[in-house]
Amino acid sequence: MGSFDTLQSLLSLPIRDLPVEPRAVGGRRGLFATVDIPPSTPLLTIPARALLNIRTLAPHYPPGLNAIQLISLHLCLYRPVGSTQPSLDPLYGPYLSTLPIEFDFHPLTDRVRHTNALLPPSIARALESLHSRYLQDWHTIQEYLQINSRQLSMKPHVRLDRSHDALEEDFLWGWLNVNTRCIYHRLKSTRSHPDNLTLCPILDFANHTVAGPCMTLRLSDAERSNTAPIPRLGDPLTLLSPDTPTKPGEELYLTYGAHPNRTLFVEYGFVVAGTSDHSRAEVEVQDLVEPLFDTDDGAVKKKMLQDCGYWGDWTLDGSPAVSYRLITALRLLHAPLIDSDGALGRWQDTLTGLRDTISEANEAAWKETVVGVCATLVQRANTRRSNVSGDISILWEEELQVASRVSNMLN
Ligand SMILES: C[S@@+](CC[C@H](N)C(=O)[O-])C[C@H]1O[C@@H](n2cnc3c(N)ncnc32)[C@H](O)[C@@H]1O
Repeated sequence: MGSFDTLQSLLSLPIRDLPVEPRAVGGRRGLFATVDIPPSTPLLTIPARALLNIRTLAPHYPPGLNAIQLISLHLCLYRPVGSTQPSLDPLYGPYLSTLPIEFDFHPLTDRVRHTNALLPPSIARALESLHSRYLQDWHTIQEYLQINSRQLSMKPHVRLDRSHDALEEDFLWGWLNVNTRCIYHRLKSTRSHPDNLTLCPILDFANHTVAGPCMTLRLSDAERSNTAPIPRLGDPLTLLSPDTPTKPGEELYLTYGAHPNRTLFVEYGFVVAGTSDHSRAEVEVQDLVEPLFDTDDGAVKKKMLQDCGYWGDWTLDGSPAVSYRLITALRLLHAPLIDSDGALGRWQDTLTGLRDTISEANEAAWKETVVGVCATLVQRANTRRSNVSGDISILWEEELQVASRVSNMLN
């Protein structure tokens, strides 16, 4: 880790007087309290100019990139060389020097080893989807570098005359930093704009907690007024302590969202071992449900589900529950297409909320199908998890738990 103290110049903050500091404990870095901290106390405010986002970086680059691409490119161009050299970035060098040296723990870097055969199928598919997103961004960046190479090579300390592989390695490093360390930050006029994200020094040392006390961000002016920020570089970010007291030496967490291990593993490169909060555990079952539509009328039903937006993204969760999307798809699977008894009309009524169900028989049929899917999940997880260890074993364990809980609920 680059020296924490060097962030002082970037942040204009009395770093040593802050109530929190990043520490490496047992090979893992996190944010820790240095003093007693009362509940919901402002811990620090990071000025807008010290954040890396579309507003702060765009003035330094030719146009044409979205936030993820632009921040990743900036990190790529100024990645510190080796583990001891500081970043030569004249804008954010002290911050870039604190970023992880490698992402060898992340499944996107490691995807050759994590072959599809080892991972639960839905997780392999989610990883492929992340890989496609990465490849699209890398493709855009290559075109952008070609068009803008003259202008970019005039930037201080930028060397574009490197091998294609070296450049891609650094871009992947930048992209994974963005994927694992960015937080939501209101920079655009609409809340859902994909460029509403930022890297934030110090705050990005905070690890994720599933439950328990966690820090929050104070609502920014832009977010409060639901507009784009008025200041040119956007609003500053203020970090608040948890709503319970914190003792010196305690770790301070954020929550990255109520994510299942599938998302934590694929996006962030870690998993959380068994917790008592089963509702977070989730299995996506497209690989087992899609083949059920390989019937005479399956193609028509698939098209109907696609047309109304219910094809895929079918989940079971450990609360236990079957997702409404999956119930909707299975209700249609078990409804006759030759519609003498009006089942199709009643299925459509369930979509609009006019009816709760198609019929008792249809309810029993979809539930039986889910129990069958659960049995397959349990059997598969029991076989596969004995061949793997660590995070991947925990992923299979989550499938096993969710399937058992859902099956018990329906039986
Ligand atoms: C925003 S960073 C947090 C700081 C990070 N630990 C570091 O060393 O810089 C997010 C990364 O931290 C790690 N991480 C966060 N929460 C974790 C947790 N609960 N257990 C294990 N690793 C975690 C993951 O590698 C994740 O990609």
